[in-house]
Amino acid sequence: MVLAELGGKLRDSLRKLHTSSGRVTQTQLNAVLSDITRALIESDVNVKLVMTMRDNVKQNVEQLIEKDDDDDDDDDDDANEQRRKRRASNVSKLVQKAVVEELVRLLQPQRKAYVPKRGKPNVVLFVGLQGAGKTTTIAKYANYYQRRGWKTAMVCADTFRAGAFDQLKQNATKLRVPFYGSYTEADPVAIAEEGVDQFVHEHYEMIIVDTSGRHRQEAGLLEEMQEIAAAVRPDNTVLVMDATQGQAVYDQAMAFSNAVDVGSVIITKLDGHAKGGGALSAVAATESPIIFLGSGEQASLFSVHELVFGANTEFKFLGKSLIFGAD
Ligand SMILES: Nc1nc2c(ncn2[C@@H]2O[C@H](COP(=O)(O)OP(=O)(O)OP(=O)(O)O)[C@@H](O)[C@H]2O)c(=O)[nH]1
Repeated sequence: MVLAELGGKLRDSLRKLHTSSGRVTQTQLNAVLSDITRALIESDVNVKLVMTMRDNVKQNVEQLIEKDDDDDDDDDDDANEQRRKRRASNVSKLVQKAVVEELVRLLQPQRKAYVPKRGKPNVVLFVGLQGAGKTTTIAKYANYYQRRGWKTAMVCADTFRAGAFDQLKQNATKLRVPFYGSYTEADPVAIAEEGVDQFVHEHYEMIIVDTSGRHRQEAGLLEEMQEIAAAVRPDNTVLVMDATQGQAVYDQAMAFSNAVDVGSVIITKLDGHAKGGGALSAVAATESPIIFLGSGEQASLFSVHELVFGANTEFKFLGKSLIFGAD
């Protein structure tokens, strides 16, 4: 699906390094790197990240290729033909490996996804821009845990958008999940703290806190997130990102990541025209794994692997270990 197209393009590019002679020249490498660069940028992977990747690959393999070229010049002797071919083909594999490794390095989350623990309160704070899909995703997330037998509750600390509490309340009622919020209290920090305290006291295991958004990553929003985080001390802070934001995702993710301790990412709206590269950029910016992908307005969530990598493609391997930090 979403990233499969990008995966296909990357595989096609890498295949060009399998030449009949087995040799990889500087020109071929440049052409392959151009292909990969274009494919990544067209898929909305952050331009700066892509350029870093390209420069690193170049630096890592140039020496390899130059060595191969030198050796080749020396090996005029026909008797060395087989040996030369073997070595050349080895170089082609090493170049491929370098490209893949650089992609992995760039996109691999530094931290493991938070694993909620049974029998204790797990406070999960959702943050993100206005309209990213926090409230919708919270319903899906609550549904996911509730169905698996977790004692789940929701807190609405979004006092910014009129109707946010009603939206959460409606979802919670539909899912039969207890909720906490207020029509009169204007301080989101107070609501978050009181709601979380109440559910902790009542031994809820999964306490999900919704927060407000703004159209942009404004200082006021980020300060509010910091204050809420300080008040509820979340076990996990989930950044919800709208995949249709394309190249803007990286800067948004970076701003949130610098303000609060983002531990995981959920990407929404992958059912639309999003090309998916923004998701990869969010991983790079936050150094955090994507734990779920949202694709639709229904209250059900799919795991990333089921959703993105239905087919058993090479990119599945790439994606699993490099993008989503799966074991
Ligand atoms: N197509 C699609 N729409 C989605 C998805 N997730 C959320 N939406 C829609 O996006 C819009 C905004 O979603 P909300 O959940 O209200 O967003 P929010 O982040 O809570 O917004 P604020 O409370 O204003 O910060 C709604 O119309 C949702 O139905 C998704 O995965 N796919």
